[in-house]
Amino acid sequence: MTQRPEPPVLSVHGLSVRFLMPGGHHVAAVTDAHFDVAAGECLALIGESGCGKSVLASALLGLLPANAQTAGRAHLGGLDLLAADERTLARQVRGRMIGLIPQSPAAHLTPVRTIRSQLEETVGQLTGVWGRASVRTAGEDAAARAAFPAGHLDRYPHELSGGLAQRAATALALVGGAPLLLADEPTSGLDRDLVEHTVDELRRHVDTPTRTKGDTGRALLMITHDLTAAERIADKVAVMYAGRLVEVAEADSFFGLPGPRHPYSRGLLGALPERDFTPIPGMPPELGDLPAGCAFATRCARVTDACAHRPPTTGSVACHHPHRPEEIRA
Ligand SMILES: Nc1ncnc2c1ncn2[C@@H]1O[C@H](COP(=O)(O)OP(=O)(O)OP(=O)(O)O)[C@@H](O)[C@H]1O
Ligand code: NI
Repeated sequence: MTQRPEPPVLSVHGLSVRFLMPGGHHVAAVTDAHFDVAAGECLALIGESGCGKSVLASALLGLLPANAQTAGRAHLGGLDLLAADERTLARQVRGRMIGLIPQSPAAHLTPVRTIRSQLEETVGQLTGVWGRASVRTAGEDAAARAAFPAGHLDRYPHELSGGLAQRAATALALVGGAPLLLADEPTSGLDRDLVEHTVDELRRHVDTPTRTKGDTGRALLMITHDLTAAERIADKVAVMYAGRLVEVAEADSFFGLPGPRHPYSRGLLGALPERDFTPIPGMPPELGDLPAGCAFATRCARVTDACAHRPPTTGSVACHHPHRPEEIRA
């Protein structure tokens, strides 16, 4: 008997986001993104600052500002997140179907409430746990998983360092056991050992089966600048450049051999201190003024005439002349 493959937890098809600006201009923040995240899988989304990673995350959560327009589909548990109305997103999606670790956690914590009270409220809203003592314990357990010190639970957000606010936000995101965890820079501001603790805890979340019967399992979409953290936990890597996913690859072959195939991805890895320590020359283009052809062409050592045309983003590498595995091995 052949087994039917499990559907992915998250399936993104042709997702585009643009911001309408005064004077009829627009900023193409995300263009035609295609990717899946399967149950038990962690996808790391990487790319230079300003390339559209957080905008993609906001689109999935329905948290884009009013001047944004979206196109495409993003399926999660039978729901198209891009077509869902605000009521559905607020009641069913945010917190329950998607646990968010936001990029600026301090801004997402409620300023007038202690971390304990925010955790306990979330336990009450998102889990079946009830009764004062049990809720208190569940809140403390969530804090411990995110390495948030118990002695700081009765503090207010403004009394926390950036790293502690980060851990509080992680604890809050873990409480509901959501099928998709969306973590936007979950390790920024943390020391290396806490980085490892945090990503290992995120990994554990993904590896733990969901409680609900018939559920598809859990997945993690982690946006990060920390390629060492990505290498530690990711199964797949998606590389974004100027609003486009230019490469989606298995993490093993991306970080190991044969290595990335897109020249930009190779540049990102090559810029690491522990690798070549060679920065990619030049700057990414403005998303409000993208060239007609490949947006990386002006920075690319392999540029040819073909690059005057934009390579399609539907395959695994959006490049006219990607590195071939046999060429890399040689
Ligand atoms: N409301 C908005 N109106 C116009 N442009 C916007 C708006 N919000 C974001 N942008 C633009 O979208 C682009 C992508 O921003 P985004 O925050 O997604 O980048 P990022 O990849 O997450 O960067 P970082 O790694 O620094 O967090 C930026 O160029 C930004 O200026
Ligand atoms: Ni961001």
